[in-house]
Amino acid sequence: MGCVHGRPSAPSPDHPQQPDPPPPPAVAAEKAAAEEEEEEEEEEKKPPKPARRERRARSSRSAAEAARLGLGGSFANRARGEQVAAGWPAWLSAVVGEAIDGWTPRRADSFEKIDKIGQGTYSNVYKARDTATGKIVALKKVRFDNLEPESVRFMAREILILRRLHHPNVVKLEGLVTSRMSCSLYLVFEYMEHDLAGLAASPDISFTEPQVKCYMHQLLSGLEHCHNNGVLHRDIKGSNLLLDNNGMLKIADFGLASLFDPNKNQPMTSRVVTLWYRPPELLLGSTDYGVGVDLWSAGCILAELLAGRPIMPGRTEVEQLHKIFKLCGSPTEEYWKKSKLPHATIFKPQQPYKRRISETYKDFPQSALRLIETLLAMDPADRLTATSALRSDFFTTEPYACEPSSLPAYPPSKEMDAKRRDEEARRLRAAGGRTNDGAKKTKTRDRPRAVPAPEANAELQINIDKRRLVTHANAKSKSEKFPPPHQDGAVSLVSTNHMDPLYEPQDPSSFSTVFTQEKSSVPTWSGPLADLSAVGKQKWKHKFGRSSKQPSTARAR
Ligand SMILES: Nc1ncnc2c1ncn2[C@@H]1O[C@H](COP(=O)(O)OP(=O)(O)OP(=O)(O)O)[C@@H](O)[C@H]1O
Repeated sequence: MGCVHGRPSAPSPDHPQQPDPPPPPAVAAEKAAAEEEEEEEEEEKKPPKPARRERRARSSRSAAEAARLGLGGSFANRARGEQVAAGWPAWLSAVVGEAIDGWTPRRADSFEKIDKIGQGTYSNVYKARDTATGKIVALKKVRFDNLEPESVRFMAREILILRRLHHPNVVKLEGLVTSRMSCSLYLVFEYMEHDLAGLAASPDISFTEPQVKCYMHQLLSGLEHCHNNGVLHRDIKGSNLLLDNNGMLKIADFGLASLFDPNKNQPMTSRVVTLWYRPPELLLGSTDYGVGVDLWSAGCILAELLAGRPIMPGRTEVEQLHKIFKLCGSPTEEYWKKSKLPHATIFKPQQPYKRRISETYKDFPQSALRLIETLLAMDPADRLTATSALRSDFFTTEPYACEPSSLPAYPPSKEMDAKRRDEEARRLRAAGGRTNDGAKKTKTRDRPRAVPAPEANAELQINIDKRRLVTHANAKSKSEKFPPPHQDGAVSLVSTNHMDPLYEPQDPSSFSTVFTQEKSSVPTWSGPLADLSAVGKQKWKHKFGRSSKQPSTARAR
């Protein structure tokens, strides 16, 4: 390994995906991450030792191998030499020269870290000050193994994709921080104060219809730009929709994004998109999909903003599909036949499910319901595109979307802030509900977290081999690691979706697969355990006039 340790791993073909192990206590995880971070920083400051020299030698061997394999693309040796002279590390230039073409690296000491503001599976994100300009930025330190060309290429895909996008509703990559001797890389972004998941989870915030329209218009405009530029985001969810204090929404985290060409049939992995926002075709194993996957997620977000809570919070892939069928109905016979989805025989219910969106959300504004109906179409061919969604009567009829600048300036509400609140609440409960000053705490709330996309680079033999060595204990269900663009689903694992024998859907008989009739506590969860119905009750606020009850999906366990 290079500079990075403890990469997330995935199920092996021998051991198809198991339920995620329960997470370690969040506080311990944070502490471990902080320690890891400190170690990494200390490591970066050290002069090269013999062991480090050996690692660098291996790095150049890797680079040579990468070049041999064509991973460096058409990037000429001379251009690489120039990049190294400009301060880029050789391992980066050798493998992904195109991603850094025309740029000069910024030095780490030209930024002053202020605070850690986010932690993803592949990154730690810091608020920092550019010491030259005083500007506040976000520094995303991406985790990858600089000795593995594949890993570098996977990381660089995010950079290449971000560099081709220029839109007010897509986060802007402002630069990269590294140095010739460094084995790490920071992405520099404009700083965004909030994310939509944090705001939506805040007990004190509920959105009006013009505000929901304003956020959705920005989300769909950003998506339209991505899709028109051949980019599928593949992880649209609230925590990846960043907001600044001027009400601007920007799509962020292109770590799972992929380039696509609608006119070419390029198989892609189905193991993308965070579970709650994952469309049925991916759960059914499709490798031939398109912009519809992002539009499904956008539909989930729209319904979530109006409902005040996630609409289909599944804990496993089986449960997710079951929730989808219960709300959106099961696919038509024609779709099952036409789509030839790999997992159709396993997941096809014996009895068709009726579509219940308009019944469940009868209190939503009619134009919103119509848009949700088309975004949550079971057949992706029936889903609206971002462009057509922007023309829907949701946006063209009153009340119109408000101006972003008229949105309230919210207090800090990052998903990370919400997590901290949850941890504090748990700590208080453990301490008998008393605050530090001994006062009784009156209002606390845990919120469930979406299960991120599963490990999805299963298709790469090198990773399959490696995974055989990984114990389940450190297996963390997370998105793909480093599939090559356009081929990321070329070879799929034997079982990408899995039947969770511990989970009993409400009406298991309706699935053609036999479920073990054994009740269990929550077997698969990426975040704190929470009583979803309790969360729903607290958050559920009636915002559109008539009285309402919780949507039935909240009760689906
Ligand atoms: N430009 C930014 N400004 C402010 N905060 C940011 C910015 N970019 C990212 N963050 C924060 O850091 C978090 C993690 O960032 P990001 O989602 O890009 O990383 P990741 O490792 O891909 O995460 P994940 O595991 O969720 O996919 C975000 O949810 C957000 O709260």
